[in-house]
Amino acid sequence: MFQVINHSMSPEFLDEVREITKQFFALPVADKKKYLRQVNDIQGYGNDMVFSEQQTLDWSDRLYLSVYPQDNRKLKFWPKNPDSFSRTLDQYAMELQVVTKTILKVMTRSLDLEDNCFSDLYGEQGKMNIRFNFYPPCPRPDLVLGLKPHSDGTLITLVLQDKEVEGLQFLKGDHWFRAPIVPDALLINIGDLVEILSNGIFKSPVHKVVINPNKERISLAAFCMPESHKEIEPFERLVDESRPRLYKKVTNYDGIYFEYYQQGRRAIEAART
Ligand SMILES: O=C(O)CCC(=O)C(=O)O
Ligand SMILES: [Fe+2]
Repeated sequence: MFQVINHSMSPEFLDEVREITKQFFALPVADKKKYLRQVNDIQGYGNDMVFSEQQTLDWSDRLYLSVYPQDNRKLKFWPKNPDSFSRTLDQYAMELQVVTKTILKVMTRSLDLEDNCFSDLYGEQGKMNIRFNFYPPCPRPDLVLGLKPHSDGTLITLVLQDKEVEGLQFLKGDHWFRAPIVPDALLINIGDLVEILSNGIFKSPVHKVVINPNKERISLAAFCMPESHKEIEPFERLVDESRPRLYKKVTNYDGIYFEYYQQGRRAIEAART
């Protein structure tokens, strides 16, 4: 996990992105329900997906929208209110796409691989889905979690945090550490796919979101993934006798990811050799 500043987005623009998010979630329930997610879709407004009676539900509301490739956009789920929503989201997605490509390039370089190793995987048809998260306050924060512990099933995830209210925490060893708020930064989370590709050199951290007793919190998470059919496995150059291969080849990772997620398990365990 690291935070990126000096990206091309101004503080004012990031505030605008946070503002449309707050305005959407502040709408009356009946208005938000116009964008309700259908049972077999991931796009739309709603809560945690329910897979089983046993599952612990996350204390959050969310709006999940695909932004890339453009063909994946389902505009019927893009809020009409506030009226700047679509314009701002379109701009934000464009800016994030540039940041994503830069970060993937820098990461491959730091592994001494060819520049385009990760970016070829993400490529022109790479998927970016944005989840707008809204965490209402809860008088008994000890009893709930905004998001249960998980790692992301992505290459990387770009998170815009709330400017005032903390909540995101990362697990290192046995301890949870708070992610500090850096108002104008994007927080970059390494996902499971980069852990697999880098043969474990980059780690995909487990994180969760805790709830504030008095204040609501928002965040936006942009999940960057290759097309589902692409084969993901450790780069040959990162496998040798001193560093044995840790992961099998996976395809269609987002499919198995959600199944594991709902059971509170990590999908990456299924990919271990
Ligand atoms: O709310 C946050 O800060 C993090 C969100 C997150 O981890 C996710 O949506 O996967
Ligand atoms: Fe996450």
